[in-house]
Amino acid sequence: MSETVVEVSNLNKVFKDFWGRPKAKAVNGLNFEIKKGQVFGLLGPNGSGKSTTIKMLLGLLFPTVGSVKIFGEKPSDLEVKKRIGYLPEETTLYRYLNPEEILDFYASLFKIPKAERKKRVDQLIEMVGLEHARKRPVGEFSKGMARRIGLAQALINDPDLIILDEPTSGLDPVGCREVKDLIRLLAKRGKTVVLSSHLLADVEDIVDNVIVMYGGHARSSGRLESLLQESDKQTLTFETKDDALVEKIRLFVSKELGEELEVEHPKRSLEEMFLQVINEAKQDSISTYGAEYSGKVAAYLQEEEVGDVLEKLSQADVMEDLAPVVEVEVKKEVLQEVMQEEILDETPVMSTEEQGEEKKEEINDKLSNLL
Ligand SMILES: Nc1ncnc2c1ncn2[C@@H]1O[C@H](COP(=O)(O)OP(=O)(O)OP(=O)(O)O)[C@@H](O)[C@H]1O
Repeated sequence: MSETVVEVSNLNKVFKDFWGRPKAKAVNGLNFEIKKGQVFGLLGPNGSGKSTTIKMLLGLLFPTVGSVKIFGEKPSDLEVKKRIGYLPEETTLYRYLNPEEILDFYASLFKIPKAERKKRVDQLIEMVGLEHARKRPVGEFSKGMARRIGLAQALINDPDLIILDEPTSGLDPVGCREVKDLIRLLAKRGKTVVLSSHLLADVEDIVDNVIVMYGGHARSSGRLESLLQESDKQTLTFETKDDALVEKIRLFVSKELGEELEVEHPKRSLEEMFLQVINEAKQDSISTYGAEYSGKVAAYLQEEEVGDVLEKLSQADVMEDLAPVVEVEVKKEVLQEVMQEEILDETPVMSTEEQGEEKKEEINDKLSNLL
């Protein structure tokens, strides 16, 4: 049985106004457990309580009611804090420092010895694809470049629990893929990852378990695979170039089921197409002042022996007993449906906005913007 890393019981957070009157009930009766090696997703639209929950996991906010245990202790415990890495929603960095200086500063806060510090800083900079910008002040960085340094900062102490608030926001598809691969690798090495996101397509292929939040409530939770499975439907897929065979099957389906068979040519995903275009640009030696896709992150992730950085990481037992990476074919529409169904079942307790049809339309609009 895997170790429980995070245990949340009846978690509530009410923000109060100057007079102590409840202003917003941001989190309402959350209960969940996260086991070692899991990638856990806190999903939900804007204002659903994800960041507030994360801040309570980190001990930055105190619950109004309920409790949080991290490694069996309170999050305010110093020993617990040493084992956590955190990427905040907004990457706030000292704008006149360069990546080397920033990472060295954070490493010194964790009292990492100087020689070890240098090694980790170098390898993390390489890992996030910013080697060529290591001497540039981060005030000049693009949003995605700043996000990469934020991620390196979150890993500087080789944490056992990594909490990432919107980890893919601001990243382009290549960066997004790399961060997702890194998260899976970390989980495989026995690290536990909690991430929040409203960009569902960005996280659906990496999370094991999710909570879908709305109005501070957990509206749905469990293994992503089972939440997305439509057990009352089946899909048949096969590839053929034989038009006569397709015609035969079409007639059969029409006769037997009275339904029209849909025949399509397989499509590449937009992500695949994008990655190919970028690779071609690289091969043509087109330069960029942005993050460089040197392939080093990919190489780093593929290596059997991960380098000195996150040394313990490579030594940690690979969690063979954990369920494998979710490989189900997940449809974005299905996840959207799950969210819609759960959200529309109940209006939020503290909502002062108009309810009914108008509210439904607003939520639908938001969701389609998000997806
Ligand atoms: N310090 C605060 N004071 C008062 N209300 C707050 C405070 N922080 C958050 N809230 C309220 O709590 C609710 C949940 O906010 P939270 O930031 O946790 O949502 P979120 O799901 O992270 O949203 P987003 O995806 O936009 O980051 C919102 O209604 C927000 O206005």
